Amino acid sequence: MLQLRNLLKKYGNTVILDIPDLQLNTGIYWIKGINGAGKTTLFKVLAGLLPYQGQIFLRGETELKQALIRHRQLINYSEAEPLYPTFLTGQELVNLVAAAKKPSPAQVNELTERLQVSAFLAQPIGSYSSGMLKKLSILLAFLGKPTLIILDEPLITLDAAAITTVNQLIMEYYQKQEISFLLSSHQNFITHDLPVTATLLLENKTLSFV
Ligand SMILES: Nc1ncnc2c1ncn2[C@@H]1O[C@H](COP(=O)(O)OP(=O)(O)OP(=O)(O)O)[C@@H](O)[C@H]1O
Repeated sequence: MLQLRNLLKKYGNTVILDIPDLQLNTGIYWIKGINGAGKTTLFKVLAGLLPYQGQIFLRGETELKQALIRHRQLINYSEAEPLYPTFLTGQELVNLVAAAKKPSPAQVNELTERLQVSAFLAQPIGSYSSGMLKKLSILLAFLGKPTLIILDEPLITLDAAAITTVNQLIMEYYQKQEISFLLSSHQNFITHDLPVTATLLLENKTLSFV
């Protein structure tokens, strides 16, 4: 599903990621790492948001740098603490992302209903609580038919019902559509609710199976 070869990411002269070779089959992966280990940097690189050296292949297809637009359709990413334009309504943002990710109207309706966001989609995002913002960000990450969904700290600020819904959505999308997930969480309980395929540790700039 995903292959990294000689992946090198630096900020200035400081090396943050140095991953010689890593291959992930379809699955749900929990990425662990202490604060500052480089998880966000890795996710942004994979999502096509940061430049890097080396090669990233998705489904054995063209390398990410050679097909940025296609890869952005195949990798969806929800940031740990998303920042969106405050003047847009949630609905306007959903429409904007939907134009790129091309979900069916039925998928948008189902996600809206299950994540219980319809009550506030008409409000400007600047008025959202952190939990409302998180739900919107998770909804956007499920839109379309990606190969890989990256959810950075998907459970923070969510209430118990929303956590259950997110866990169910992850399992359904994986089991029914074979969509893979990279999840980052400092919370241990995720392993009790989700059949995590494997855990990877980001440490000393590299990513290894635990
Ligand atoms: N734009 C940037 N410029 C320079 N250094 C950066 C930049 N962004 C992150 N870093 C550095 O890169 C390293 C990895 O940061 P990153 O945010 O990827 O870690 P993380 O694993 O996501 O941490 P956390 O668990 O705290 O969210 C840190 O040392 C950080 O200071």
